[in-house]
Order: sequence, then C-alpha cells, then structure tokens
Amino acid sequence: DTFPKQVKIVEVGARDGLQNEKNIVPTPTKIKLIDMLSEAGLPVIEATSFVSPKWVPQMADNAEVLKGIQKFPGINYPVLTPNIKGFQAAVAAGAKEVSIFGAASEQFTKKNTNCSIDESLQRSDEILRAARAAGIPVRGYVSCVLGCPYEGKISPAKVAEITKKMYSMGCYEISLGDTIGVGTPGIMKDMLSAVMYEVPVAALAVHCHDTYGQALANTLMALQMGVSVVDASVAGLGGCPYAQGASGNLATEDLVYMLSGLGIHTGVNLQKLLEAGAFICQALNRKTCSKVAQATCKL
Ligand SMILES: CC(C)(COP(=O)([O-])OP(=O)([O-])OC[C@H]1O[C@@H](n2cnc3c(N)ncnc32)[C@H](O)[C@@H]1OP(=O)([O-])[O-])[C@@H](O)C(=O)NCCC(=O)NCCSC(=O)C[C@@](C)(O)CC(=O)[O-]
Repeated sequence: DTFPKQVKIVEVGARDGLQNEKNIVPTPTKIKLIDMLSEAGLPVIEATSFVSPKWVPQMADNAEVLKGIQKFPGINYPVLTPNIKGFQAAVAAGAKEVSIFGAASEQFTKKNTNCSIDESLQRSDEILRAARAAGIPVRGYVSCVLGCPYEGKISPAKVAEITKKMYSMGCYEISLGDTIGVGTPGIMKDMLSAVMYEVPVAALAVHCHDTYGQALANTLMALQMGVSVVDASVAGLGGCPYAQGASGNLATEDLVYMLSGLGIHTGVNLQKLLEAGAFICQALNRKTCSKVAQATCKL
C-alpha cells in the first residue's frame, strides 16, 4: 500500500497541550510528564515555549523545564520560539533545536504574535540565521492550514506559499497545523496536494486538532499521501490560547494504536505512553481525551 513504513511522532503535549491550561501546572509535574514521555520512546518531545510570559503565563517556567528534564540519547527536545529574544533565551537554557511558527492567515498571525505575516516571516528569518550560525536545526509550523477562527476558509495556494517560504528560508521540516480542527479529509487532500507541489513530502508533518473529531481521519489521509511525521498530544491535551474553542490535538495514544494496527513502526511503547497520559490527567484532575486510554482504563 501507500503508507510509509515508519512514522516519526512529534509529541507536543507538554507545550501545545499545557499552554492553554488556566491553572499554572507546577514545574515538577511538567518535568515528570516529559520524563515519562521519554521513557515511552517518543523520538521528539516539544518541551516548552520561549514566548512572552505576558502572552502565555503557563510557559513562564520554560528554562526550568528545559534544564530539569532528563535528556535521553536519541530524543530531541525542541522548544517554540517566536522571536530572536526567545531564541536566545532558549539557547541559553540549553535548547538544541527550536521551532518557529507562522500562519496562513493574516488575522490569526496578528492575534497570535501581534504582527503581519510578512513581519512574522522576517522574525523567522532572523531566528533561522542565528540558528544556522549556532548549528541549531529549526522546525517550522504553519497554522490555520485547513481554516482560521477569524478568516474562515484558507486557500491551499496560500498555505503552499507560506510553507514554501519557510522551507526555502531553512526550516528542515514544516508542520501543517489544523489549529482549530475544522478540516475534513478532502480538504486535507487538496491542501497537501498544493503544498507537496512546492515542498518535498519528506519535509512535511501534520498537526491536527480534534475539535470536530476529524484528527485521526485527517492524519490518515496525510499518511496515505506520503507524510511520515505526525504531531500528537498525550491524552489529547491542548488548544491554542489565541484560537478560541480549539480543542486538543490528536491523542498520541490513539495515533500509536492506529499505526500499530497498520503495521507501521513508531518505536513508542503504548503501555508507558498510557501511563504518562494517566499521570498528567490525574495531575490536571481531568478525564483523558484519548479513546484508547478510555477503552483500556481498568475501572
Ligand atoms: C511574539 C510576541 C512576543 C509579540 O508580543 P508583543 O507584545 O508584540 O512584543 P513586545 O516585543 O512588545 O514584547 C512585549 C513584552 O514581552 C517580552 N517578550 C517579548 N518576546 C519575549 C520572549 N520571547 N520571551 C520572553 N519575553 C518576551 C518583551 O520583553 C516585553 O516585555 P516588557 O518590556 O513589557 O516587560 C507575543 O505575541 C508572543 O509571545 N506570542 C506567542 C503566543 C503563543 O505562544 N501562542 C501559542 C503558540 S502557537 C500554537 O499554539 C500553534 C501551533 C504551533 O501549535 C500549531 C497549530 O496548532 O496551528
């Protein structure tokens, strides 16, 4: 069949998942979550973000988190950086990889980072230059690829244009985000077809939120089209603070279960992953959003 033999899962629960939590999650809880995710064998774990604490107070302990986690050999711990100030703080705290973020929507870019798309690309370029000089790989995100909370429909051509720019500027991988989870597989197909015309599929990832219950279906469509990097969030935690109503990401447990059933290798231990999910749900006093965790939980 057309599925990739192996899929790299990028675990975003500790960043995308927790950034929207109203109550500040204690730093040791974040560190323990990340250590448990490392134990579960996730190859990439986005640890935190070096954004303005005035904008996202939950991530204000970024340096403590990054310094406090165990660094397993072979696992990457990228952090999100919105500008050169964040990049420098991340590097000072020991970051070996960073992620930059932009969007295919002017209004979302303004709400999320207080600038235009052009200004956002300039900030990204500044980070990419500094990162190149420091030998630090940079991952890119494009938000609102299947719809925007402020502008509604987003054209595949616009997504392709922004993705191509970020790739040409030096991002080694671009994660295409359905920020508010409104997409359906047909729209995913049209969007990816346009993007794959401009950027090699090996450099693309998908990042689906599950607001409308479409995350697994949209991800499956992307896998069928050759995408082999998928973002997911343990227990389906998450949501973007500047995209009201957006629910969590595709639950990592559900993704691992589906991939395992398809015979696709991930290197992730589902049992240990479920334990990490149970830990964070207990800490947040919250029911898991993972169907697999719900189904296998022995009550
Ligand atoms: C970009 C800015 C900073 C502009 O925010 P601004 O207010 O225009 O910037 P500013 O330069 O005027 O700075 C305001 C204050 O923040 C400080 N500051 C400035 N930068 C930093 C920094 N890096 N680290 C720490 N502090 C910083 C700066 O020093 C200043 O402090 P003051 O002088 O008032 O005391 C702000 O809009 C911001 O931080 N935005 C981030 C919002 C965010 O984190 N959103 C969620 C992540 S994106 C997402 O979730 C989507 C994704 C990636 O998952 C994919 C998907 O689902 O689509």
